[in-house]
Amino acid sequence: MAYLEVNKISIRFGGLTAIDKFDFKVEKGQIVSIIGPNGAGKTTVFNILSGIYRAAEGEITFDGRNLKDKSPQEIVSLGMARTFQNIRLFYDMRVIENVLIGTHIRTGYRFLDGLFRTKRFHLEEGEKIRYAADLLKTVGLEKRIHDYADNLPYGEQRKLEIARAIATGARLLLLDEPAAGMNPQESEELRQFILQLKNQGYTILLIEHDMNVVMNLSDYIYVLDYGKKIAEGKPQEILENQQVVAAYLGEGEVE
Ligand SMILES: Nc1ncnc2c1ncn2[C@@H]1O[C@H](COP(=O)(O)OP(=O)(O)OP(=O)(O)O)[C@@H](O)[C@H]1O
Repeated sequence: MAYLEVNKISIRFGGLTAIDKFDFKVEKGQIVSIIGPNGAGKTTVFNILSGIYRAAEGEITFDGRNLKDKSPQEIVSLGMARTFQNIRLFYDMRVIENVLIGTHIRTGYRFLDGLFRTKRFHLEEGEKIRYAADLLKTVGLEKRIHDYADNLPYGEQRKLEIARAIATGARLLLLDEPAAGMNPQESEELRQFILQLKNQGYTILLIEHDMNVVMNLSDYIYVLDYGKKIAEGKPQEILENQQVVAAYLGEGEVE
């Protein structure tokens, strides 16, 4: 069984079938992309995977567990975390505080430990601060640790959002259009960064419109159009697929 297996999921909003019997899988250590024109249903798939929406039909298995009826928080604690199309950070907090928020899902001390600031509380909080600082180093944000998130350039805010997802302990990262709004140099840096995450053992599910990022990064690609899967394959196969070219790739150039 694959690390993530999605079997014929569907969801409807009123009369609109936004996702129609979509199935796909992600093997451990892979970078898998979901592409498709605007409104194809990509973010809706992420919302279903992360427990924000419930699929009307179909099954999702992650790391051997069925995600049916799991809350967003339970799904994060099982090891799947996401970023958002529009970056969502705590802008009036410092970089390290944003990462610490990610670690809190793994809190082991109890409410009373926190209330009375027990030894256990201090030990665990100290460990988290060290962990967050190390994590910021591995994503190249060590110089920004005490800056306010609001003061970071766009590319670094994206990295910080990914670092916060990693801080939850997740091993599968769902990245929703991480290159959106980036110039070519920033998106190339992002591509390198995502590759580095893969080399560190993370599994990545990516939604992305930047075809240079998608084609040069993905092990496997699924193409959605009007909620239906119209193609799947390796980057070269997708580039040569006439249906995909007609539905989507004609919109932009691919190098
Ligand atoms: N909560 C909702 N209520 C009603 N319709 C919705 C809802 N969420 C998504 N939709 C509709 O479902 C369809 C798929 O939307 P979705 O945002 O998943 O597309 P997308 O592929 O991520 O698009 P984009 O590339 O523009 O981000 C759209 O027609 C959208 O309007």
